Amino acid sequence: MEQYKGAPFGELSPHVFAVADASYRAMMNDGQSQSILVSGESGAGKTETTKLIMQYLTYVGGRAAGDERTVEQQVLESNPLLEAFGNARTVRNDNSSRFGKFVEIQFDASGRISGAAIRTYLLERSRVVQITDPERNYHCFYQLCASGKDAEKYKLGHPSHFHYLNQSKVYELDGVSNAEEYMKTRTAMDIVGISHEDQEAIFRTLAAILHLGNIEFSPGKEHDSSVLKGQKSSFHMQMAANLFMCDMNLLLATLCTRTIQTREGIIIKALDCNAAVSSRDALAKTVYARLFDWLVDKINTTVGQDLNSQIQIGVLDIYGFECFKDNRIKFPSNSPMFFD
Ligand SMILES: Nc1ncnc2c1ncn2[C@@H]1O[C@H](COP(=O)(O)OP(=O)(O)OP(=O)(O)O)[C@@H](O)[C@H]1O
Repeated sequence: MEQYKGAPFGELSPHVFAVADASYRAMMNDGQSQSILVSGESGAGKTETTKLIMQYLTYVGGRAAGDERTVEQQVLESNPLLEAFGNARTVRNDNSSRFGKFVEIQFDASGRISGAAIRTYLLERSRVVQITDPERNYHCFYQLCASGKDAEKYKLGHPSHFHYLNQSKVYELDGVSNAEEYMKTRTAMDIVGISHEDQEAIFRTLAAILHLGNIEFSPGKEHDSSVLKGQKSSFHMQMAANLFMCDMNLLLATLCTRTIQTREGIIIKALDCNAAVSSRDALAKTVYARLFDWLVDKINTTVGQDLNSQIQIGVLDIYGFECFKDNRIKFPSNSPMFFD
């Protein structure tokens, strides 16, 4: 970093520090905000590159040592948390980001970092309920299952017992301990300022999603209706309702019926088993996506923005489109298509 600081662009070997330095100099010399776009195929190294850019900007724009925990430290420290909830194993990358991230680093007139904001978008919601071998769901689920006492408290066990995780037989990552990663995620939450009460609520919600995924339906007495399938489903339904802290019958009705508003009034229509499964999965995806957004908001509140900042550098890490021979999702010809 020392070498690249202030060196004319192109003089030293190509390096991401050279790009970050050129961007910082341009911002200081012209007084204009800059953007750095990091793009590439999945696994190309975008996320790692983004972290290096942030490290460099911290190096040139960081505050003097001795300050309390700085904005830049907090932004860097939020990475493990975002990765636990937004990254997953894919065919290409054991730690693939399944969301786009725009980090805005704000500077004061003297070129010191004064605030930051993280914006995320396009989280891959479908992964919460559907995965293919040898991919994995989001890391946080496996971490929670390996958390010992906490997993017991929420009646979780090995990931192979949960439909949202056992669609792929890969539960472990090479050289990574799920239990240790769980502790790291907890520490990252402490650093970001998430209270222990909120941490409990976050993991309770994850456990509820896993139990929700194990609820199965069988045809009810009425035409095109559905009921819980057996005792196992009743148990998971009860667990999901307890963990979501809602009424079990209300949750069941939400999954097995649809309310339609007509001119004559409200009609409650029963759903068949397939439609009930779709409702279940839609609920799981929505809850997870909102939890993720809540986490990002929390990180932003802790880091703090500088609303008076006139200049900033934006770093965009936009996820790569996987280039497969066949990159389409196939749906049975009689099913509606969902894009999410
Ligand atoms: N500069 C680097 N030095 C060493 N290893 C690297 C570097 N950049 C990336 N890697 C390796 O490549 C892997 C994939 O990198 P990264 O997660 O940054 O890719 P990505 O482009 O963000 O992928 P995705 O779009 O799937 O999120 C990393 O886990 C790491 O092992």
